[in-house]
Amino acid sequence: MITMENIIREGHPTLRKVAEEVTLPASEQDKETLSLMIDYVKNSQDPEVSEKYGLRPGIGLAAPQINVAKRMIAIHVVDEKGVQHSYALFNPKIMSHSVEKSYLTSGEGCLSVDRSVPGIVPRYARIRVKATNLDGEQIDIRLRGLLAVVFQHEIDHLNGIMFYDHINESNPFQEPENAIAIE
Ligand SMILES: OCN(O)CCCc1ccccc1
Ligand code: NI
Repeated sequence: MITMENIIREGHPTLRKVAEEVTLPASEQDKETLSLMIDYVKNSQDPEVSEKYGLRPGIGLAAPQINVAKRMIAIHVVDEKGVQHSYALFNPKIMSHSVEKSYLTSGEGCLSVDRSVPGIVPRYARIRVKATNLDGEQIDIRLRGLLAVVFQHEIDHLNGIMFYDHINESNPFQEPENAIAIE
């Protein structure tokens, strides 16, 4: 299983690399890695398991964070209605996005960043994503709200981008114009 020991931290060069496309159909090894990634994300949100193994809770994980420079992401979010949204994806690609922006009022964090970096992280409010899931099926989804934010955070990792790269240095809490605040 993946634990915090497997998660590399800022300063490690892999976090600043552009990850390689996964050759499809995915190899057994790539499928095993992605399966372990979604397990981590789910385990990290389980109070008992996360406590037992010292897992820092995360709503997503990107392969570069476990030092695998491949385009794989895992996301598990329980929305405000209690609905679970789970994605284990190869080669996710943002096909289009809104002009309108959104941001989490609480800011963002990262399992690879062992410090708090306060500030507003502007994201596209709505995105359309194409990818291939763990079962080898192509998906084409439209996202908004927290899910859209998490997908952008994870896809950024595949391009060597950290959430704080988006924070306005001179005024970290400057609200982007024409943006939706997500509580
Ligand atoms: O890359 C995943 N990760 O570092 C865990 C935290 C993910 C995350 C946290 C806040 C807003 C969006 C995404
Ligand atoms: Ni992160």
